[in-house]
Amino acid sequence: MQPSRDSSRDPGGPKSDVVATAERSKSDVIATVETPKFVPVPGVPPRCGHLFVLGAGVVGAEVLAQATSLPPIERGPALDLKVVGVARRRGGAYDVRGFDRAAVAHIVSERRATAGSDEVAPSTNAIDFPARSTQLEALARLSDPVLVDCTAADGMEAVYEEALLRGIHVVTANKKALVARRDLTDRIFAAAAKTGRSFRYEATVGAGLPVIGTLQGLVRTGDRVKSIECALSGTLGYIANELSKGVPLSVAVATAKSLGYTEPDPREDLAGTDVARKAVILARELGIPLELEHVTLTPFVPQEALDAPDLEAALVGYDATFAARMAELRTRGERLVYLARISVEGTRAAYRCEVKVGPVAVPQDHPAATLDGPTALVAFTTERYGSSPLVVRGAGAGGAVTASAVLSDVFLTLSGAPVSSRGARGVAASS
Ligand SMILES: NC(=O)C1=CN([C@@H]2O[C@H](COP(=O)(O)OP(=O)(O)OC[C@H]3O[C@@H](n4cnc5c(N)ncnc54)[C@H](OP(=O)(O)O)[C@@H]3O)[C@@H](O)[C@H]2O)C=CC1
Ligand SMILES: N[C@@H](CC=O)C(=O)O
Repeated sequence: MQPSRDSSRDPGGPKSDVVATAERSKSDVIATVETPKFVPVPGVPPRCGHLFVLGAGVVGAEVLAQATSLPPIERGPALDLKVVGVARRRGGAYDVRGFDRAAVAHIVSERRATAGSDEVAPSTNAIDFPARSTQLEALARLSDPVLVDCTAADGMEAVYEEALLRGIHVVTANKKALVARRDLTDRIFAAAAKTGRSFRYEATVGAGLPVIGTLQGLVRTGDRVKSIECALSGTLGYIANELSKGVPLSVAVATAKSLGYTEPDPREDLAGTDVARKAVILARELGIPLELEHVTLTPFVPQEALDAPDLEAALVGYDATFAARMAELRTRGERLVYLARISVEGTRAAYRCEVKVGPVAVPQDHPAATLDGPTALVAFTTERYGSSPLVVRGAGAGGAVTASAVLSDVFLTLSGAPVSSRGARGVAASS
Protein backbone atom coordinates (compact mmCIF):
# COMPACT_ATOMS: atom_id res chain seq x y z
CA MET A 1 0.00 0.00 0.00
CA GLN A 2 1.21 3.52 -0.77
CA PRO A 3 1.94 5.63 2.29
CA SER A 4 -0.03 8.79 2.60
CA ARG A 5 1.71 12.13 2.10
CA ASP A 6 -0.93 13.83 4.21
CA SER A 7 0.86 16.54 6.19
CA SER A 8 -2.35 17.45 8.02
CA ARG A 9 -1.85 14.29 10.08
CA ASP A 10 1.49 15.62 11.25
CA PRO A 11 0.78 17.12 14.68
CA GLY A 12 3.25 19.89 13.88
CA GLY A 13 1.39 20.78 10.68
CA PRO A 14 3.13 22.38 7.77
CA LYS A 15 5.22 24.61 10.04
CA SER A 16 6.71 21.69 11.92
CA ASP A 17 10.16 22.38 10.43
CA VAL A 18 10.28 25.70 12.20
CA VAL A 19 9.10 24.15 15.45
CA ALA A 20 11.72 21.45 15.12
CA THR A 21 14.53 23.95 14.76
CA ALA A 22 13.34 26.49 17.33
CA GLU A 23 15.95 25.46 19.85
CA ARG A 24 18.83 25.75 17.44
CA SER A 25 20.82 28.86 16.72
CA LYS A 26 19.07 31.86 15.27
CA SER A 27 20.73 31.41 11.90
CA ASP A 28 19.36 27.85 11.69
CA VAL A 29 15.85 29.18 12.13
CA ILE A 30 16.35 31.88 9.54
CA ALA A 31 17.66 29.31 7.08
CA THR A 32 14.68 27.02 7.58
CA VAL A 33 12.34 26.74 4.63
CA GLU A 34 8.69 26.20 5.37
CA THR A 35 8.00 23.07 3.41
CA PRO A 36 5.44 20.50 4.39
CA LYS A 37 7.04 17.61 6.22
CA PHE A 38 5.93 14.11 5.37
CA VAL A 39 6.03 11.79 8.30
CA PRO A 40 5.07 8.13 8.35
CA VAL A 41 1.38 7.78 9.09
CA PRO A 42 0.81 5.79 12.29
CA GLY A 43 -0.39 2.33 11.44
CA VAL A 44 0.65 2.57 7.80
CA PRO A 45 3.88 0.67 7.22
CA PRO A 46 6.29 2.17 4.69
CA ARG A 47 6.20 0.65 1.23
CA CYS A 48 9.01 -1.91 1.20
CA GLY A 49 11.04 -3.04 -1.80
CA HIS A 50 12.42 -6.57 -1.59
CA LEU A 51 15.82 -6.78 -3.27
CA PHE A 52 17.58 -9.80 -4.68
CA VAL A 53 21.12 -8.67 -5.50
CA LEU A 54 23.21 -10.56 -8.03
CA GLY A 55 26.94 -9.97 -7.49
CA ALA A 56 28.70 -8.88 -4.33
CA GLY A 57 31.86 -7.39 -5.81
CA VAL A 58 32.87 -3.72 -6.01
CA VAL A 59 29.38 -2.51 -6.95
CA GLY A 60 27.25 -5.24 -5.36
CA ALA A 61 28.99 -4.92 -1.98
CA GLU A 62 28.30 -1.18 -1.99
CA VAL A 63 24.68 -1.68 -3.01
CA LEU A 64 24.27 -4.11 -0.13
CA ALA A 65 25.98 -1.75 2.33
CA GLN A 66 23.99 1.30 1.22
CA ALA A 67 20.67 -0.58 1.08
CA THR A 68 21.09 -1.79 4.65
CA SER A 69 22.12 1.56 6.11
CA LEU A 70 19.68 4.00 4.58
CA PRO A 71 19.35 7.39 6.27
CA PRO A 72 16.07 7.98 8.08
CA ILE A 73 13.30 9.28 5.86
CA GLU A 74 12.45 12.89 6.59
CA ARG A 75 10.62 13.93 3.46
CA GLY A 76 8.80 12.19 0.70
CA PRO A 77 6.88 8.98 0.64
CA ALA A 78 8.08 6.41 3.14
CA LEU A 79 9.97 3.75 1.21
CA ASP A 80 12.01 1.05 2.80
CA LEU A 81 14.28 -1.63 1.38
CA LYS A 82 14.88 -5.17 2.47
CA VAL A 83 17.69 -7.28 1.01
CA VAL A 84 16.28 -10.81 0.87
CA GLY A 85 18.75 -12.44 -1.50
CA VAL A 86 22.36 -12.28 -2.64
CA ALA A 87 23.87 -14.47 -5.34
CA ARG A 88 27.47 -14.73 -6.48
CA ARG A 89 29.44 -17.12 -8.58
CA ARG A 90 30.16 -19.09 -5.45
CA GLY A 91 26.60 -19.47 -4.29
CA GLY A 92 24.38 -17.13 -2.33
CA ALA A 93 21.96 -16.57 0.49
CA TYR A 94 18.20 -16.05 0.67
CA ASP A 95 16.09 -15.10 3.66
CA VAL A 96 12.63 -13.67 3.32
CA ARG A 97 13.08 -11.81 6.64
CA GLY A 98 15.90 -9.79 5.08
CA PHE A 99 19.57 -9.35 5.91
CA ASP A 100 20.80 -6.53 8.10
CA ARG A 101 24.05 -4.61 7.63
CA ALA A 102 26.10 -7.10 9.64
CA ALA A 103 24.73 -10.05 7.69
CA VAL A 104 25.48 -8.50 4.29
CA ALA A 105 28.96 -7.52 5.50
CA HIS A 106 29.49 -11.16 6.40
CA ILE A 107 28.31 -12.32 2.98
CA VAL A 108 30.66 -9.84 1.29
CA SER A 109 33.64 -10.65 3.50
CA GLU A 110 33.10 -14.36 2.93
CA ARG A 111 33.67 -13.66 -0.73
CA ARG A 112 36.88 -11.80 -0.02
CA ALA A 113 38.14 -14.46 2.34
CA THR A 114 37.50 -17.23 -0.16
CA ALA A 115 38.50 -15.30 -3.27
CA GLY A 116 40.94 -17.50 -5.07
CA SER A 117 42.84 -17.47 -8.30
CA ASP A 118 39.65 -17.45 -10.35
CA GLU A 119 39.14 -13.86 -9.23
CA VAL A 120 41.58 -12.79 -11.93
CA ALA A 121 39.77 -14.84 -14.55
CA PRO A 122 36.18 -13.69 -14.04
CA SER A 123 33.46 -15.89 -15.37
CA THR A 124 31.14 -14.25 -17.82
CA ASN A 125 28.97 -17.27 -18.39
CA ALA A 126 25.24 -16.83 -18.28
CA ILE A 127 24.34 -16.47 -14.66
CA ASP A 128 22.97 -19.58 -13.05
CA PHE A 129 22.26 -18.61 -9.50
CA PRO A 130 21.09 -21.57 -7.50
CA ALA A 131 17.60 -22.72 -8.42
CA ARG A 132 16.98 -19.52 -10.36
CA SER A 133 13.36 -20.13 -11.21
CA THR A 134 12.50 -21.22 -7.68
CA GLN A 135 14.13 -18.12 -6.25
CA LEU A 136 12.48 -15.79 -8.76
CA GLU A 137 9.17 -17.43 -7.96
CA ALA A 138 9.74 -16.84 -4.23
CA LEU A 139 10.83 -13.26 -4.85
CA ALA A 140 7.77 -12.60 -7.00
CA ARG A 141 5.52 -13.46 -4.05
CA LEU A 142 6.92 -10.54 -2.01
CA SER A 143 5.67 -6.99 -2.34
CA ASP A 144 7.64 -4.74 -4.70
CA PRO A 145 10.24 -7.33 -5.68
CA VAL A 146 13.36 -6.02 -7.44
CA LEU A 147 16.12 -8.05 -9.07
CA VAL A 148 19.35 -6.02 -8.97
CA ASP A 149 22.14 -7.16 -11.30
CA CYS A 150 25.64 -6.14 -10.17
CA THR A 151 27.48 -8.83 -12.11
CA ALA A 152 29.20 -8.66 -15.46
CA ALA A 153 27.57 -11.91 -16.53
CA ASP A 154 26.64 -12.58 -20.15
CA GLY A 155 23.25 -13.83 -21.19
CA MET A 156 21.25 -11.88 -18.62
CA GLU A 157 18.58 -10.99 -21.20
CA ALA A 158 16.81 -14.27 -20.46
CA VAL A 159 17.02 -13.76 -16.69
CA TYR A 160 15.62 -10.21 -16.88
CA GLU A 161 12.85 -11.36 -19.19
CA GLU A 162 11.89 -14.19 -16.87
CA ALA A 163 11.97 -11.89 -13.84
CA LEU A 164 9.86 -9.19 -15.51
CA LEU A 165 7.33 -11.73 -16.76
CA ARG A 166 7.03 -12.99 -13.19
CA GLY A 167 6.23 -9.43 -12.06
CA ILE A 168 9.66 -8.57 -10.69
CA HIS A 169 11.23 -5.18 -11.41
CA VAL A 170 14.78 -5.22 -12.75
CA VAL A 171 17.57 -2.72 -12.06
CA THR A 172 20.99 -3.33 -13.57
CA ALA A 173 24.54 -1.98 -13.57
CA ASN A 174 25.50 -4.68 -16.07
CA LYS A 175 25.62 -3.37 -19.64
CA LYS A 176 25.73 -6.66 -21.46
CA ALA A 177 22.02 -7.41 -21.84
CA LEU A 178 21.47 -3.88 -23.16
CA VAL A 179 23.92 -4.42 -26.00
CA ALA A 180 22.91 -7.96 -26.86
CA ARG A 181 21.43 -8.43 -30.33
CA ARG A 182 18.68 -5.87 -30.65
CA ASP A 183 15.88 -8.46 -30.91
CA LEU A 184 17.02 -10.05 -27.63
CA THR A 185 17.19 -6.70 -25.84
CA ASP A 186 13.78 -5.78 -27.21
CA ARG A 187 12.33 -8.83 -25.48
CA ILE A 188 13.31 -7.33 -22.12
CA PHE A 189 11.46 -4.09 -22.89
CA ALA A 190 8.51 -6.07 -24.22
CA ALA A 191 8.34 -8.12 -21.00
CA ALA A 192 8.44 -4.92 -18.91
CA ALA A 193 5.68 -3.39 -21.02
CA LYS A 194 3.57 -6.54 -20.82
CA THR A 195 3.64 -6.78 -17.03
CA GLY A 196 3.93 -3.06 -16.29
CA ARG A 197 7.16 -3.69 -14.40
CA SER A 198 10.13 -1.40 -14.44
CA PHE A 199 13.47 -2.03 -16.15
CA ARG A 200 16.11 0.57 -15.20
CA TYR A 201 19.80 0.83 -16.04
CA GLU A 202 21.11 4.32 -15.18
CA ALA A 203 24.36 2.91 -13.73
CA THR A 204 25.33 1.31 -17.04
CA VAL A 205 26.52 4.60 -18.56
CA GLY A 206 28.63 7.00 -16.50
CA ALA A 207 28.22 4.96 -13.29
CA GLY A 208 26.47 7.34 -10.85
CA LEU A 209 26.05 10.21 -13.30
CA PRO A 210 22.55 11.02 -14.59
CA VAL A 211 23.29 10.25 -18.24
CA ILE A 212 20.46 7.93 -19.27
CA GLY A 213 17.84 9.94 -17.40
CA THR A 214 19.07 13.16 -18.98
CA LEU A 215 19.00 11.67 -22.46
CA GLN A 216 15.55 10.17 -21.90
CA GLY A 217 14.36 13.59 -20.77
CA LEU A 218 15.63 15.21 -23.97
CA VAL A 219 14.09 12.53 -26.15
CA ARG A 220 10.80 12.46 -24.29
CA THR A 221 10.35 16.20 -24.58
CA GLY A 222 10.91 16.16 -28.32
CA ASP A 223 14.43 17.53 -28.58
CA ARG A 224 16.53 16.33 -31.47
CA VAL A 225 19.91 14.93 -30.51
CA LYS A 226 22.59 15.72 -33.09
CA SER A 227 25.66 14.40 -31.36
CA ILE A 228 26.86 12.98 -28.08
CA GLU A 229 30.54 13.42 -27.33
CA CYS A 230 31.84 11.67 -24.29
CA ALA A 231 34.74 10.53 -22.20
CA LEU A 232 32.93 7.56 -20.77
CA SER A 233 35.60 5.38 -19.26
CA GLY A 234 36.50 6.22 -15.69
CA THR A 235 39.27 3.64 -15.99
CA LEU A 236 40.83 5.02 -19.18
CA GLY A 237 40.44 8.60 -17.93
CA TYR A 238 42.26 7.64 -14.75
CA ILE A 239 44.99 5.74 -16.62
CA ALA A 240 45.55 8.56 -19.13
CA ASN A 241 45.92 10.99 -16.23
CA GLU A 242 48.40 8.75 -14.47
CA LEU A 243 50.36 8.34 -17.71
CA SER A 244 50.57 12.10 -18.06
CA LYS A 245 52.13 12.23 -14.58
CA GLY A 246 54.81 9.73 -15.62
CA VAL A 247 53.26 6.59 -14.07
CA PRO A 248 54.00 3.47 -16.16
CA LEU A 249 51.07 1.96 -18.05
CA SER A 250 51.22 -1.39 -16.24
CA VAL A 251 51.17 0.33 -12.83
CA ALA A 252 48.31 2.66 -13.78
CA VAL A 253 46.17 -0.30 -14.95
CA ALA A 254 46.88 -2.27 -11.76
CA THR A 255 45.98 0.74 -9.61
CA ALA A 256 42.76 1.40 -11.55
CA LYS A 257 41.77 -2.20 -10.90
CA SER A 258 42.58 -2.00 -7.21
CA LEU A 259 40.49 1.18 -6.93
CA GLY A 260 37.47 -0.63 -8.37
CA TYR A 261 37.29 1.38 -11.61
CA THR A 262 37.91 -1.40 -14.12
CA GLU A 263 35.57 -4.06 -15.38
CA PRO A 264 36.07 -7.43 -13.68
CA ASP A 265 38.28 -8.18 -16.70
CA PRO A 266 40.30 -4.97 -17.39
CA ARG A 267 40.77 -6.08 -20.99
CA GLU A 268 37.24 -4.85 -21.59
CA ASP A 269 38.29 -1.33 -20.60
CA LEU A 270 41.63 -1.41 -22.43
CA ALA A 271 40.03 -2.78 -25.61
CA GLY A 272 37.48 0.04 -25.60
CA THR A 273 34.69 -2.55 -25.51
CA ASP A 274 33.25 -1.10 -22.32
CA VAL A 275 33.01 2.38 -23.88
CA ALA A 276 31.61 0.90 -27.11
CA ARG A 277 28.88 -0.78 -25.04
CA LYS A 278 28.00 2.53 -23.41
CA ALA A 279 27.87 4.22 -26.82
CA VAL A 280 25.51 1.53 -28.11
CA ILE A 281 23.26 1.95 -25.07
CA LEU A 282 23.07 5.70 -25.74
CA ALA A 283 22.45 5.26 -29.46
CA ARG A 284 19.67 2.78 -28.78
CA GLU A 285 18.07 5.34 -26.46
CA LEU A 286 17.81 7.48 -29.57
CA GLY A 287 15.88 4.74 -31.32
CA ILE A 288 18.82 3.74 -33.50
CA PRO A 289 19.01 -0.02 -33.97
CA LEU A 290 22.78 -0.07 -33.50
CA GLU A 291 24.73 -3.26 -32.85
CA LEU A 292 28.17 -3.40 -31.24
CA GLU A 293 29.82 -4.39 -34.51
CA HIS A 294 28.67 -1.11 -36.07
CA VAL A 295 30.96 0.86 -33.75
CA THR A 296 34.27 2.01 -35.23
CA LEU A 297 36.55 1.02 -32.38
CA THR A 298 40.25 1.66 -31.73
CA PRO A 299 41.56 0.04 -28.54
CA PHE A 300 43.50 2.00 -25.92
CA VAL A 301 46.38 -0.50 -25.98
CA PRO A 302 47.59 -2.60 -28.94
CA GLN A 303 45.59 -5.72 -29.72
CA GLU A 304 48.66 -7.91 -29.11
CA ALA A 305 48.67 -6.89 -25.44
CA LEU A 306 44.97 -7.73 -25.16
CA ASP A 307 45.52 -11.12 -26.78
CA ALA A 308 48.40 -12.04 -24.48
CA PRO A 309 47.59 -14.75 -21.94
CA ASP A 310 49.29 -12.72 -19.18
CA LEU A 311 47.91 -9.20 -19.53
CA GLU A 312 50.01 -7.70 -16.73
CA ALA A 313 53.27 -8.94 -18.20
CA ALA A 314 52.23 -7.82 -21.67
CA LEU A 315 51.47 -4.31 -20.40
CA VAL A 316 54.92 -4.01 -18.83
CA GLY A 317 56.23 -4.56 -22.35
CA TYR A 318 54.37 -1.40 -23.46
CA ASP A 319 55.41 0.86 -20.56
CA ALA A 320 58.26 2.46 -22.53
CA THR A 321 56.14 2.94 -25.67
CA PHE A 322 53.44 4.75 -23.71
CA ALA A 323 55.99 6.84 -21.81
CA ALA A 324 57.50 7.99 -25.12
CA ARG A 325 54.06 8.75 -26.52
CA MET A 326 53.17 10.84 -23.49
CA ALA A 327 56.46 12.76 -23.74
CA GLU A 328 55.72 13.55 -27.36
CA LEU A 329 52.21 14.74 -26.54
CA ARG A 330 53.59 16.93 -23.77
CA THR A 331 55.95 18.67 -26.15
CA ARG A 332 52.99 19.37 -28.45
CA GLY A 333 50.91 20.67 -25.54
CA GLU A 334 48.37 17.87 -25.95
CA ARG A 335 46.66 15.32 -23.71
CA LEU A 336 45.64 11.75 -24.36
CA VAL A 337 41.92 11.09 -23.85
CA TYR A 338 39.64 8.23 -24.81
CA LEU A 339 36.49 9.51 -26.48
CA ALA A 340 33.26 8.25 -27.95
CA ARG A 341 31.33 10.27 -30.49
CA ILE A 342 27.82 9.48 -31.65
CA SER A 343 26.67 11.69 -34.48
CA VAL A 344 23.28 11.62 -36.08
CA GLU A 345 22.37 13.39 -39.30
CA GLY A 346 19.20 13.49 -41.34
CA THR A 347 15.60 12.96 -40.46
CA ARG A 348 13.82 10.26 -38.58
CA ALA A 349 12.82 8.60 -41.82
CA ALA A 350 16.30 8.80 -43.33
CA TYR A 351 19.17 9.29 -40.94
CA ARG A 352 22.83 8.44 -40.76
CA CYS A 353 24.41 7.53 -37.46
CA GLU A 354 28.12 7.16 -36.92
CA VAL A 355 29.69 5.93 -33.70
CA LYS A 356 33.44 6.22 -33.16
CA VAL A 357 35.33 5.16 -30.07
CA GLY A 358 39.09 5.52 -29.55
CA PRO A 359 42.09 7.38 -28.16
CA VAL A 360 42.52 10.99 -29.28
CA ALA A 361 45.22 13.61 -28.65
CA VAL A 362 43.48 16.85 -27.73
CA PRO A 363 44.77 20.34 -26.88
CA GLN A 364 45.09 21.20 -23.20
CA ASP A 365 42.00 23.42 -23.31
CA HIS A 366 39.73 20.68 -24.69
CA PRO A 367 36.99 19.91 -22.11
CA ALA A 368 38.10 16.27 -21.90
CA ALA A 369 41.72 17.33 -21.23
CA THR A 370 40.65 18.98 -17.99
CA LEU A 371 39.18 15.80 -16.50
CA ASP A 372 40.86 14.46 -13.41
CA GLY A 373 41.09 10.89 -12.11
CA PRO A 374 38.16 8.68 -13.12
CA THR A 375 36.04 11.65 -14.19
CA ALA A 376 33.60 11.15 -17.06
CA LEU A 377 32.01 13.77 -19.27
CA VAL A 378 29.06 13.58 -21.62
CA ALA A 379 28.13 16.53 -23.88
CA PHE A 380 24.77 16.41 -25.65
CA THR A 381 24.45 18.70 -28.66
CA THR A 382 20.81 18.96 -29.64
CA GLU A 383 18.46 21.26 -31.45
CA ARG A 384 17.74 23.03 -28.16
CA TYR A 385 21.28 22.77 -26.81
CA GLY A 386 22.84 23.95 -30.08
CA SER A 387 25.58 26.43 -29.28
CA SER A 388 26.13 25.36 -25.68
CA PRO A 389 25.85 21.59 -25.20
CA LEU A 390 24.22 20.06 -22.16
CA VAL A 391 27.12 18.62 -20.14
CA VAL A 392 27.05 15.94 -17.47
CA ARG A 393 30.35 15.54 -15.64
CA GLY A 394 31.67 13.80 -12.52
CA ALA A 395 33.17 10.58 -11.21
CA GLY A 396 32.49 7.94 -13.85
CA ALA A 397 33.52 4.78 -12.03
CA GLY A 398 33.79 3.35 -8.54
CA GLY A 399 31.65 1.29 -6.22
CA ALA A 400 30.08 4.02 -4.09
CA VAL A 401 28.85 6.26 -6.91
CA THR A 402 27.66 3.34 -9.01
CA ALA A 403 25.77 1.81 -6.11
CA SER A 404 23.99 5.09 -5.44
CA ALA A 405 22.76 5.14 -9.06
CA VAL A 406 21.55 1.57 -8.69
CA LEU A 407 19.65 2.39 -5.52
CA SER A 408 18.26 5.60 -7.01
CA ASP A 409 16.86 3.42 -9.80
CA VAL A 410 15.36 1.15 -7.15
CA PHE A 411 13.72 4.13 -5.44
CA LEU A 412 12.43 5.48 -8.77
CA THR A 413 10.98 2.06 -9.40
CA LEU A 414 9.27 1.93 -6.04
CA SER A 415 7.97 5.46 -6.29
CA GLY A 416 6.21 4.42 -9.48
CA ALA A 417 7.95 6.93 -11.75
CA PRO A 418 6.97 6.22 -15.35
CA VAL A 419 9.20 3.79 -17.18
CA SER A 420 10.80 4.79 -20.43
CA SER A 421 9.71 3.41 -23.75
CA ARG A 422 13.17 3.46 -25.16
CA GLY A 423 14.11 5.22 -28.36
CA ALA A 424 10.64 6.39 -29.24
CA ARG A 425 11.35 9.71 -30.87
CA GLY A 426 14.99 10.55 -30.43
CA VAL A 427 16.47 10.57 -33.89
CA ALA A 428 14.62 13.47 -35.34
CA ALA A 429 11.67 14.45 -33.29
CA SER A 430 11.10 17.61 -35.27
CA SER A 431 11.04 15.95 -38.66
N1 LIG B 1 33.06 -0.78 -11.03
C1 LIG B 1 32.44 0.27 -11.55
O1 LIG B 1 32.86 1.42 -11.38
C2 LIG B 1 31.21 0.08 -12.36
C3 LIG B 1 30.75 -1.17 -12.69
N2 LIG B 1 29.62 -1.31 -13.43
C4 LIG B 1 29.17 -2.64 -13.77
O2 LIG B 1 28.81 -3.33 -12.57
C5 LIG B 1 29.01 -4.73 -12.75
C6 LIG B 1 29.83 -5.26 -11.59
O3 LIG B 1 31.10 -4.65 -11.58
P1 LIG B 1 32.09 -4.85 -10.34
O4 LIG B 1 31.30 -4.84 -9.09
O5 LIG B 1 33.16 -3.85 -10.54
O6 LIG B 1 32.64 -6.33 -10.60
P2 LIG B 1 33.26 -7.38 -9.54
O7 LIG B 1 34.11 -8.33 -10.31
O8 LIG B 1 33.87 -6.66 -8.40
O9 LIG B 1 31.99 -8.16 -9.00
C7 LIG B 1 31.25 -9.00 -9.81
C8 LIG B 1 30.32 -9.82 -8.93
O10 LIG B 1 29.47 -10.55 -9.77
C9 LIG B 1 29.54 -11.93 -9.43
N3 LIG B 1 29.44 -12.67 -10.70
C10 LIG B 1 30.18 -12.53 -11.81
N4 LIG B 1 29.80 -13.37 -12.77
C11 LIG B 1 28.78 -14.07 -12.27
C12 LIG B 1 27.98 -15.10 -12.77
N5 LIG B 1 28.13 -15.58 -14.00
N6 LIG B 1 27.03 -15.58 -11.95
C13 LIG B 1 26.86 -15.09 -10.69
N7 LIG B 1 27.60 -14.10 -10.15
C14 LIG B 1 28.54 -13.61 -10.93
C15 LIG B 1 30.88 -12.15 -8.76
O11 LIG B 1 30.80 -13.30 -7.95
P3 LIG B 1 31.92 -13.71 -6.85
O12 LIG B 1 31.69 -12.79 -5.69
O13 LIG B 1 31.64 -15.11 -6.49
O14 LIG B 1 33.24 -13.50 -7.50
C16 LIG B 1 31.04 -10.82 -8.04
O15 LIG B 1 30.41 -10.88 -6.78
C17 LIG B 1 29.69 -4.90 -14.12
O16 LIG B 1 28.71 -5.28 -15.05
C18 LIG B 1 30.21 -3.51 -14.43
O17 LIG B 1 30.26 -3.23 -15.80
C19 LIG B 1 28.88 -0.25 -13.87
C20 LIG B 1 29.28 1.01 -13.57
C21 LIG B 1 30.50 1.29 -12.82
N1 LIG C 1 34.99 0.07 -16.05
C1 LIG C 1 34.04 1.12 -16.20
C2 LIG C 1 33.16 1.18 -15.00
C3 LIG C 1 31.87 1.82 -15.32
O1 LIG C 1 31.13 1.42 -16.19
C4 LIG C 1 34.74 2.47 -16.37
O2 LIG C 1 35.93 2.51 -16.11
O3 LIG C 1 34.10 3.43 -16.79
